[in-house]
Amino acid sequence: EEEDIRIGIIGGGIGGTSTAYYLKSLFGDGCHIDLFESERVGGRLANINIDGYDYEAGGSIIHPKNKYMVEFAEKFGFKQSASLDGKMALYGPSGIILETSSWNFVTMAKFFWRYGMDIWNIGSFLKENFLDKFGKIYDIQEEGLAFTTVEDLLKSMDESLVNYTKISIQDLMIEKGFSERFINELVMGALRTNYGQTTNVHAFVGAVSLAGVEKGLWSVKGGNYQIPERLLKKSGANLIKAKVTHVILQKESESVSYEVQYQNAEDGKSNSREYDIVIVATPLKELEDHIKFEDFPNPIPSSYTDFHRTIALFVQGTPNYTAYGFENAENFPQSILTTDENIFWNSYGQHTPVSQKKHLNKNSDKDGDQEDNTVSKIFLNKVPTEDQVHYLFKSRKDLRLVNWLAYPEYAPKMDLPPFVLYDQLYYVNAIESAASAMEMSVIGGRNVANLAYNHWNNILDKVDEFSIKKDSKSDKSEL
Ligand SMILES: CC(C)=CCC/C(C)=C/CC/C(C)=C/CSC[C@H](N)C(=O)O
Repeated sequence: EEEDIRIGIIGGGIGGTSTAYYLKSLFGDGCHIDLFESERVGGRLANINIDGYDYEAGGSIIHPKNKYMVEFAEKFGFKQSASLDGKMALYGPSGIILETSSWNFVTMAKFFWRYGMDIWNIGSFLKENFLDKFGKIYDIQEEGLAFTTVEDLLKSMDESLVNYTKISIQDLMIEKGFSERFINELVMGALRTNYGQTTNVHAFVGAVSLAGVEKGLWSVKGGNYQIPERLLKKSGANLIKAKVTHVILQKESESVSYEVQYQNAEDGKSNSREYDIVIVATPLKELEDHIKFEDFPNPIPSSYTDFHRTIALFVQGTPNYTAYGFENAENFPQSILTTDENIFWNSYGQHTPVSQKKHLNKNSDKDGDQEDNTVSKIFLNKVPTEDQVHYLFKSRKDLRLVNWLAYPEYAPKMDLPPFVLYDQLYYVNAIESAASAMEMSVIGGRNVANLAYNHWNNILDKVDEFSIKKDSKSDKSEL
């Protein structure tokens, strides 16, 4: 009888759990998967509880055309909670640049007055140059094709998308005829909110960031973390609550396997297991302090790119409206995007609990102040000082900081890490160098699952090939 293929996955986020899910659908019952996660599964997508209500802690949102996330939500019976299409304002060094109105035609007129035809052209620019090309990845992955590098994965969608990683979004948009004002204000505002960075990022992530301010964005009602939880369950993988400390290469003549040593999260005891395939599904940067790759002929880099630190500051209390360019609560918008690097906060958002559609508090007192129960989320690049918090909020009942190395520091021509670190050792988070978003993690996860399956079964005409060959053997089974 054939023995099960043993697979170890390091990381229980959306990347790791979706890899487990796709591996199970490819290998079927012939594989045993262990998934190592010392914290909660879907950790980065976890909620934060303030005053008895859960709020989304990260900035993760889903685009209506993100096929995988939409399908998962449908399959698992989750409802979508639409992001509030409330009022939005742009804030620059001299104060408010523009505010939207509750009348759509007034908003459009204001945008048109300030940005001219750019405001119409941005939709078709995104669709024709990016989204339509990007959408090809879904058929490619369905056919079982897989790529060893991020460059080739992007090239499979369209050659131009590889070039987008080599030019800044600013330069690409100037080339396409957009005005500096539009780029410096709207494109910059979106980037500071979504990635805490500027229009000097490469154009691929710049385009994803623009898609991240389109209409119709949503998140999972009750919290996005539920998707990784369900993916893990559906995959049948065994969850090991532990921190991996060593991945040791064991090479015997032609065959490769790995010893994974780990420390249990609960009792601190050390243990080890053997695997045929190991998949790293956490940024290497995050593992660098506690994981060692041993006995490899060449060292495995501790990271390929620098990571950007983002701070989400949650405050339950009354915003200091004047700090954001408003006199009082009246007309105060639900979201404010900033357009300048010298502004110490990146964006402001008024938040609703993950299970509720409406704002908890829209009541104003006699001075026009909103009640203290309002929960606001401010994104910053640095932990704010007490003075800065006082400047942003008149009063507060609660304050929380979520501080994490959120995504790579993006730049044109940055290193794009490989999906293959060594034989049978894969790296899902390589995809983040193109862009970090939940849908991107699933694409990275499915690529690595296809890659591991094709390598294991010697289906090499489905690796780094750009066209689909009809007679390739494939024996996938849907979960
Ligand atoms: C619409 C298609 C087929 C592809 C677009 C590419 C893509 C991955 C869009 C996602 C847009 C989005 C929701 C971006 C959010 S920005 C990242 C955010 N900070 C996060 O962590 O999710």
